[in-house]
Amino acid sequence: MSIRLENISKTFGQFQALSPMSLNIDEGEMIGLLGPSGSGKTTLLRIIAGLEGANSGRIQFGDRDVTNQHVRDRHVGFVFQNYALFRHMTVADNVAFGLEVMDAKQRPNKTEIQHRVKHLLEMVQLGHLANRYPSQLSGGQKQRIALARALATKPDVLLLDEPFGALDAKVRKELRRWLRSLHDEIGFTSVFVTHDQEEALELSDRVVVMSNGHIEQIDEPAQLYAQPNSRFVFDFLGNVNVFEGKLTQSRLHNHNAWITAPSSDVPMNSGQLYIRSHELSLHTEASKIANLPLKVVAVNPIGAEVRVELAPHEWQSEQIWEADLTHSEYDRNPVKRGEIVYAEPRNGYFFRENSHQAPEQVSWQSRSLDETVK
Ligand SMILES: Nc1ncnc2c1ncn2[C@@H]1O[C@H](COP(=O)(O)OP(=O)(O)OP(=O)(O)O)[C@@H](O)[C@H]1O
Repeated sequence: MSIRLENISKTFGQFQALSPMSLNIDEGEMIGLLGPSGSGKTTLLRIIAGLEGANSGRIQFGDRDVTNQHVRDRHVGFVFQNYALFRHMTVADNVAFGLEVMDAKQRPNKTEIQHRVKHLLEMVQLGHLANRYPSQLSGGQKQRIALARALATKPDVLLLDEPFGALDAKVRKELRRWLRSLHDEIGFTSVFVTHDQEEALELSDRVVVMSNGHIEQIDEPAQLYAQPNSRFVFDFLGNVNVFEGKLTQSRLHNHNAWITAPSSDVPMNSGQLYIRSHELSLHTEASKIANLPLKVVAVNPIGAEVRVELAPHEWQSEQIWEADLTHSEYDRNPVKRGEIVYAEPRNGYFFRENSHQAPEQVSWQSRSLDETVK
């Protein structure tokens, strides 16, 4: 079932929780609502569900206008972070609950309910736990049961509010892989809320990045990562180093540090260069591309890479820099805590000063000092 939101807005008293926003979700799509706390993700999800009324706008499920429809009539399944299972009911009864309370005209008969519950429990791979009570289940198992229960009534749309938020990292990873394959197998349309960028990028067909009650960007994960259209999205999606520079003579200067500046058709300007932590290499001296002295603060060999934390040396940056090196890069030049090293960027994104436009992508590969960069 496709979902179409048109000019949806929401205020709580004087507070504008959602500015007017529109969003089209295709049938069978899995959409992640990603944003910091308070950005309006849950409010938007609750409006789609019908648990909250919007102040303006229209909501359509397929051809059906559901704007004024009660939650009960929208055919949505809902999964919350805190499982919300009935403690006094067995697993099987929890899953059957939504079917048992249907009005008589729609309610399947007893045998059909039993059959459907059995099938759902097999689908979430917990058939052997049908007679247990929620207190006898692990967090991951409870959340699978919550999902089976949400799917029991064959909803048109499945809405999930931080479904894995209460689980530890390993179970979380397992469950999200499992949810994605279940989604692909059954083909329901789902919208989930998360503030975990890794979760959003891994699970979603498209990610909706939200901040302060509005949509910053909607894109497929790879596109979002490759072309973040604002500083906010950039900052929110992983480790980034920021070089704030004043432009003089084709170099961006920050005290004694400099990076050769990107060029473009637009007149040059001062601004900020955003460089991801895996787009830096470390050297024993400055190069033609950059003079970026940094003091090594920490070296963490974490799994596939070595993360080096770096403090700007005789120039200014609001945050500590980070370089993610491959183990072989690190082995060639094993930097030590306390050493001064020189960073060289490979690729970056340039935000012009006083501009709200999307950044320009820049690259320094195989270039000399006076070359400009595309
Ligand atoms: N019932 C309410 N009454 C007043 N303000 C509310 C209400 N519900 C939400 N808000 C406010 O609206 C804003 C958006 O809240 P919402 O729960 O949608 O954010 P969120 O992005 O889901 O955050 P989190 O990740 O912390 O759950 C917040 O500032 C919140 O305080």
